[in-house]
Amino acid sequence: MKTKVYIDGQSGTTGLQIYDRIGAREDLELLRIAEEKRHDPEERKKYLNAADIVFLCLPDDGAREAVSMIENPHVRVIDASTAHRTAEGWTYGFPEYSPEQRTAIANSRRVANPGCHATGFISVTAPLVRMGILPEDYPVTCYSLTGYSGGGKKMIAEYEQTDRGPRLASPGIYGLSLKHKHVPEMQKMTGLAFPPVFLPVVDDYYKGMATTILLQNRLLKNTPTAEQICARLQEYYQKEHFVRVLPFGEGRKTIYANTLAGTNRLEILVHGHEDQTCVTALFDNLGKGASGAAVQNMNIMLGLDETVGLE
Ligand SMILES: NC(=O)C1=CN([C@@H]2O[C@H](COP(=O)(O)OP(=O)(O)OC[C@H]3O[C@@H](n4cnc5c(N)ncnc54)[C@H](OP(=O)(O)O)[C@@H]3O)[C@@H](O)[C@H]2O)C=CC1
Ligand SMILES: CC(=O)N[C@@H](CCC(=O)OP(=O)(O)O)C(=O)O
Repeated sequence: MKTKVYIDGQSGTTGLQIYDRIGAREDLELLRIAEEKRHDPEERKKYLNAADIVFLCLPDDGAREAVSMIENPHVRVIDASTAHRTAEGWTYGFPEYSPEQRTAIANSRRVANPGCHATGFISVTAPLVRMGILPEDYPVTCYSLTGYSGGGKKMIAEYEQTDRGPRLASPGIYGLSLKHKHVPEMQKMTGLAFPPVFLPVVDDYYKGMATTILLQNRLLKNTPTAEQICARLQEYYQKEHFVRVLPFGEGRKTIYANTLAGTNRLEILVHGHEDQTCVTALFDNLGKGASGAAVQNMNIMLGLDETVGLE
């Protein structure tokens, strides 16, 4: 029997990308709400309770409302929003975090898909803390570059309007309150004692992300070199399909943030020397940062090969 799947928010940026990735799959039956009824709570409730798997591709309030409408105990939910990422009873959907995390996702009825910036941050920082290289009280700082599709339909329209102002052609530093909505999940999943200082930057390209953490090696346990840090991260992710740590000194003079656009892959690049290290996670905000990760989580929840339908 086919698995019934419903995407709440099917016409949004994330919803459409999930549809692109699973629309042609023969093991799934997609339940499609009529376009004109996509905001109708009664109609949505019917679909939300008729599916085996529900993807929530909505703003946070919409996601919370959708969860409250689900009465069928068999429905399993993957929420792409920020609403439940640190909530009790939800499993954080980053399977590469640990084998236990992958098993927890496989058994969960409520999976919170990671935030795009948080995906890059956690992919680098969590292993370093877990391996004892990065002390929990290290004052971590991070900046993260994203394409404008990260802001959803509204931001896409702003960047793609014909009479836009000249400013949008240059990078925009935002999140200047230093309280970006991804900071709580970043801190929780890494176990850092203090929230990281996190600054996102949006620029004039559609999709792709590069999240960078800068480290002073003398403040790390046993003062490793950048090359040693690279080797430890390679070990950590050696069995992973989608996350790969490039060999040290693979020789990039410049990292372009859209390199992995269109894929579900995440590459970690380590640069630096004896005293300082720069670690960058490179991926697609719409791929491993959202829809690709959501489909990967669904595959895991269904007990399938997690790479099905993903590049
Ligand atoms: N874009 C990205 O890179 C990422 C996005 N996310 C998260 O995923 C979620 C979706 O984001 P994104 O796809 O970018 O957003 P969009 O604005 O592109 O799409 C949101 C969709 O939700 C629909 N919607 C809003 N409120 C309701 C409601 N109450 N009932 C039914 N439908 C509703 C909208 O309808 P309508 O079609 O009428 O506008 C729209 O289709 C957000 O929580 C976002 O933060 C997570 C990671 C990355
Ligand atoms: C460019 C831009 O605005 N990007 C969004 C991130 C999108 C995202 O990951 O949102 P969720 O937390 O809902 O997953 C932001 O920084 O708020």
